[in-house]
Amino acid sequence: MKAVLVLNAGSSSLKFALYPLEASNSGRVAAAPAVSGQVEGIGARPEVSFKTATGERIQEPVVTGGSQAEQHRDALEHVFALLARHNPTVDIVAAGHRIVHGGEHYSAPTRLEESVLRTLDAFVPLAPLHQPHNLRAVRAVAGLMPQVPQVGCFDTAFHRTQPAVAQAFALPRRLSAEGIKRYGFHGLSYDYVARQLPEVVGERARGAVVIAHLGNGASMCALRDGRSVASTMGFTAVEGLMMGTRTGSLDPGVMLYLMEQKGMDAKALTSLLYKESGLLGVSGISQDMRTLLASDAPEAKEAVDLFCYRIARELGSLAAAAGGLDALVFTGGIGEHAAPVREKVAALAAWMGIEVDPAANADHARRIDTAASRVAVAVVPTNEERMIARYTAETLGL
Ligand SMILES: Nc1ncnc2c1ncn2[C@@H]1O[C@H](COP(=O)(O)OP(=O)(O)O)[C@@H](O)[C@H]1O
Ligand SMILES: CC(=O)OP(=O)(O)O
Ligand SMILES: [Mg+2]
Repeated sequence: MKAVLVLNAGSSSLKFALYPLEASNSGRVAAAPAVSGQVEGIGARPEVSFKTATGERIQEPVVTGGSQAEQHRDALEHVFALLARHNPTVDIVAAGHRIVHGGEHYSAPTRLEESVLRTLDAFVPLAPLHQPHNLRAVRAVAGLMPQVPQVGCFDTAFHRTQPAVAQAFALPRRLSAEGIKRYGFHGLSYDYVARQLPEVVGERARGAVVIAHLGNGASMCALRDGRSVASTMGFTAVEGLMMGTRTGSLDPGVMLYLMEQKGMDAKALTSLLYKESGLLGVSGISQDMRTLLASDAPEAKEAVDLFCYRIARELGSLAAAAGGLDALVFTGGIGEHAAPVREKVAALAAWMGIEVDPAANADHARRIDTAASRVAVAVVPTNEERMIARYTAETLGL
């Protein structure tokens, strides 16, 4: 069997899959992967879950060290070992990767040659939780299977359709001209969900839509006619919503204060903004939404409340950018599974004509709005891996 290997390194996860090529249909991959799995909990206690081609389920811890980088490296090696052990007959003919930052250079999936990788290395400081792990995976595959062509699929690409005004910071022109502007992320997820939407919300999919991708990283995107018109994430994946360990938008004056009054340097601020804040920092308990929802501690509730409040505020802002709101869509690990989060956001957004049906919400149904709701509310599981497989096959003409 010929297959495309897909690797999607997120901030707390490494998702992987083998998508068979459809022999009869050039440039197409099968709708479902032959095998798939993920390492979850990177940064805490990583565990791999894996579904083999025969349907066997494997769940085991990843033996690893302490730092996030070490954990990502060991997770990748563990995944390669599992794939080699369980799929010796699969012929990997291409590899597709999620690359979080493509900067101004890359607005479409691109074949990954060493020169391209060197350009992408320059974006590591703009996505410290992702880009190094994305690129490490590409180089690891190049080392293990040097003959296999690789394609990078960029989180930023989907947002390049945004109007200039949505991409601009109010900075002096010379800095904007250098590319210091808003890019937006989670584009593969938005791309996938937007393509599913007509089946879920009908004609409304072409109107004003807001998709909330709520995972360990979290962002929201406003769409019109299925295209991105605005997003909560900007130059880096730290802007916008509160996340697992990231602050989201923060008064820049706070950073100046911390530098001047507390002597914090770039390294200390990077750690604070990316790793010590968000759900983890506010709760003091965990970055994991499951743990917080199960906790009775008031700090856990405060963290969840702030998370939902920020989403509701951004929803108003994105509806303004989209010129209305026909549908609100939840996706990502939290968006797909955390009914209490969806319920809270819906309650805060009741003024917009949003009304969620409690039973449908508890069931994680595709449509969770009531008949009286002015806005369609949907839950659409994302599938970045499928998007990557498809783009990889298309780009290489397989
Ligand atoms: N059943 C669940 N209930 C609540 N939250 C969940 C559930 N399953 C996963 N999550 C949350 O989803 C988040 C991870 O989302 P995911 O999209 O997989 O992460 P990443 O951004 O690393 O790709 C974690 O905060 C996790 O707690
Ligand atoms: C861009 C980003 O934050 O990705 P993730 O949600 O996978 O961490
Ligand atoms: Mg993710």
